[in-house]
Amino acid sequence: MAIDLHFTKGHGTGNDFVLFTDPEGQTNLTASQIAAICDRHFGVGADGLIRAVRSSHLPEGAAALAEDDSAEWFMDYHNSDGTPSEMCGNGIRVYARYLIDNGLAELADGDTMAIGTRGGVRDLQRNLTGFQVDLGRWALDGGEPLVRAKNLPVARPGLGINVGNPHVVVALADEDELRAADLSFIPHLEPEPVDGANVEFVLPLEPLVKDGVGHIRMRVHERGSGETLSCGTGAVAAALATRHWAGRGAPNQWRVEVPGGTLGVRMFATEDGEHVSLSGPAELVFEGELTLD
Ligand SMILES: N[C@@H](CCC[C@H](N)C(=O)O)C(=O)O
Repeated sequence: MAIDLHFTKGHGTGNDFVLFTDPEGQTNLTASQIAAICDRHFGVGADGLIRAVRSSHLPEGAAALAEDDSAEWFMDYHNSDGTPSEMCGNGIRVYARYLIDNGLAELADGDTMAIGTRGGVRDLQRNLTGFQVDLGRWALDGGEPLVRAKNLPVARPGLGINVGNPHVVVALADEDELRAADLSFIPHLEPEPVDGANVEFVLPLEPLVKDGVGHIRMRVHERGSGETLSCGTGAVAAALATRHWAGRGAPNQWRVEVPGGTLGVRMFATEDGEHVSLSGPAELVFEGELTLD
């Protein structure tokens, strides 16, 4: 049976998404249908797809993954190849904008909106750049796999970091290397993480810290989507890794340049350990209709 979808296209620093509303969770797309929608030549084209579904209408397993039912809306996120991911840092801001602009949620300045994800419930607030999301506790997780990428002269040890989804961050020597890396090929990790990983190639900028804010530039190869213009959770992982490498006295606030713009990252203490937040813009670009056969 054909499926008709009214969709919206949005992006956060060039990381783009197709969004649609399915409040009662009746439109469960297959991986190949998601890949067809995200295809840049034969579909709408996007790095990922976000289905807006009420948490109360999630299948039992997914509802348990959302930890609790405090979030009215769940972000059902899939990469462009149709694989699900636990979290998407740019996607969740764009999702908040989508819910608000479509009258599905309200968020006044200073208030907090809870959104369910496979990685847990996450809190968002408006800020000057767009939205800020608390990504919760992070973990040094995934070891230090050796990273090889096409056109990079040597293999380098990366640092595994989990911010809800898995990342491996590797520092490069200079701007030439950052430009030269050919990320149309999947970077090779040794050992290969069981669940795969998003891989960030990071260049600490000069000066690394100015007015108490750390400054880095990065490119990313996303698990399930390939090279993208930005990855919010990747920017967070890159800032955490750079702070780790910089050692004592490194700042808790970072500006991360990605090919699609700039993101902000902040680490802060809470009662249940250190949390990390991401801030940046969220834009809706156009709406349309599509039919899946
Ligand atoms: N672009 C996202 C991350 C999307 C998920 C990722 N590809 C994965 O599989 O974990 C972001 O902005 O965080």
